[in-house]
Amino acid sequence: MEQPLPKSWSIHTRPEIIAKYEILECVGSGAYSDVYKGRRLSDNLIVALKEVHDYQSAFREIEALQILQNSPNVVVLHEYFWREDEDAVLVLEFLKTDLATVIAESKKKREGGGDRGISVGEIKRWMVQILCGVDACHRNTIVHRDLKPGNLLIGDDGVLKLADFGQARILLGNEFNAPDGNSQPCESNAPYQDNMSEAPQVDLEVEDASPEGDVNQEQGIMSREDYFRALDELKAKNSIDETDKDTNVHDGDTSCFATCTTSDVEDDLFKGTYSYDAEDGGDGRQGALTSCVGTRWFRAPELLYGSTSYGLEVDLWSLGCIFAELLTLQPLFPGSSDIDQLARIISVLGNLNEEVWPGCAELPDYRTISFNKVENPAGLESCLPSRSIDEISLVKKLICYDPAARATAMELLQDKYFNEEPLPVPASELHVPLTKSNHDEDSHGGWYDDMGSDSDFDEFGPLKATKTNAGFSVRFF
Ligand SMILES: Nc1ncnc2c1ncn2[C@@H]1O[C@H](COP(=O)(O)OP(=O)(O)OP(=O)(O)O)[C@@H](O)[C@H]1O
Repeated sequence: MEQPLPKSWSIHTRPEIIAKYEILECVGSGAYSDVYKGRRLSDNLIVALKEVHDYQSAFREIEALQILQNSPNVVVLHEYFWREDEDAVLVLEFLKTDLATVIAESKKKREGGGDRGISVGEIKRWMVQILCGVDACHRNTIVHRDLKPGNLLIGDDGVLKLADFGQARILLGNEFNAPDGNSQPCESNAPYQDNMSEAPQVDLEVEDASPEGDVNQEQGIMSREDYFRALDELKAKNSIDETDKDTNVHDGDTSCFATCTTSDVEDDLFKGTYSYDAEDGGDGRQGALTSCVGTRWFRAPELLYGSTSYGLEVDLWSLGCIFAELLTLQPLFPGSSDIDQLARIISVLGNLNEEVWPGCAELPDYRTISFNKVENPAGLESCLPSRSIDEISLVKKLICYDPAARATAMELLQDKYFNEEPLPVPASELHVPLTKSNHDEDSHGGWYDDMGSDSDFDEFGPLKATKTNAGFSVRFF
């Protein structure tokens, strides 16, 4: 028997929502949102009601999901409510668990003396589904910017879906060239559809989306053109320009090395926790992006060095981190601060210089902090012990400094790894956890207990950080 629910949640004060949905329980909270499990009264469909407290985050999530509605590996947006001066509420398909839970449970089993972890056939099916979702985004020039296991939700049927598009951006004018536009590598369980040519037709309930704010738009089918018109009007009304305005960053998890001052860096080095205000691209260019996106462990080096003109490739780096974690059940680069994050990457890949990435010296923060020469970088092989050459090579195609050298999602889908024995298992045969674990990657003592260290550089032995004219110099001994 279910407990009576507190009626104090703000979602209960929304008559238009409780007229259509029964709120069952609160299933999670993110930096910008509260998510509830609900039941649609008309047909008992179980849904997730995501109340988004940040205007820009809501805007981005709706905008991206509208475009991606025909993608089998992207969460379904049933409808949304957005009334003037109120938080947006997105009605999403309910997905009971996520990839972070799959990894955490497999790790627990392995540590308990059970099996070796996730079988290769299962790993391949999870990877194929993630790649199909990312490929759908990138074909539509949508960069997700916060790919991580906790944002890859999974249904009872083993189908994995990309979620949490609150940081997504549509990169206008970005040419995307699929190597083979006709190929459909996502067979059986994750049928691939190229939705580039289709104007998505979706059910919407836009309330007071017009600038006048007093006429309810009728619920019904809205064309893509109408949708963008409504969004443009909303945009104009709220004076959102094309430059990122991610100014309300709360914690180290989404912290931003790119915008910190030298004193912030000092704090960062020695305390390991801090709070920065992120700022715009700062160079006055229209369309400049903020480097302060994503969750640190999955953040590409160009973002850590403050790039404001990055592309879809930041997602590909995150993918590499996720794949490595699926293979080892350990986070690849669990940095405790942004500098620690860079230090971990450098200790594995070697120093970032013009040789490995021509043009890297132009990165805004490249000269702010210099790392001493790492004579013998550990190499990605050392992070993937007892994995096959093909698996290591797959991760290497994503975890490389030069963004242009990273393989696209479509290229990876065509990789021989996915067509060789053991083949990806059908999604229906995947081990799907019954619930979602409460993980918080950055909270030491939580999910990643054994990785948690309050010191930035424990993993690297003694270090010496000195202040230089340009910023900081970090030396490992
Ligand atoms: N469709 C869904 N079905 C079930 N649970 C969901 C769904 N969408 C989100 N959740 C859960 O709600 C919580 C917050 O969701 P989400 O990560 O999307 O919010 P956010 O504010 O954007 O978070 P973040 O801080 O990671 O950016 C997470 O635990 C997530 O698993």
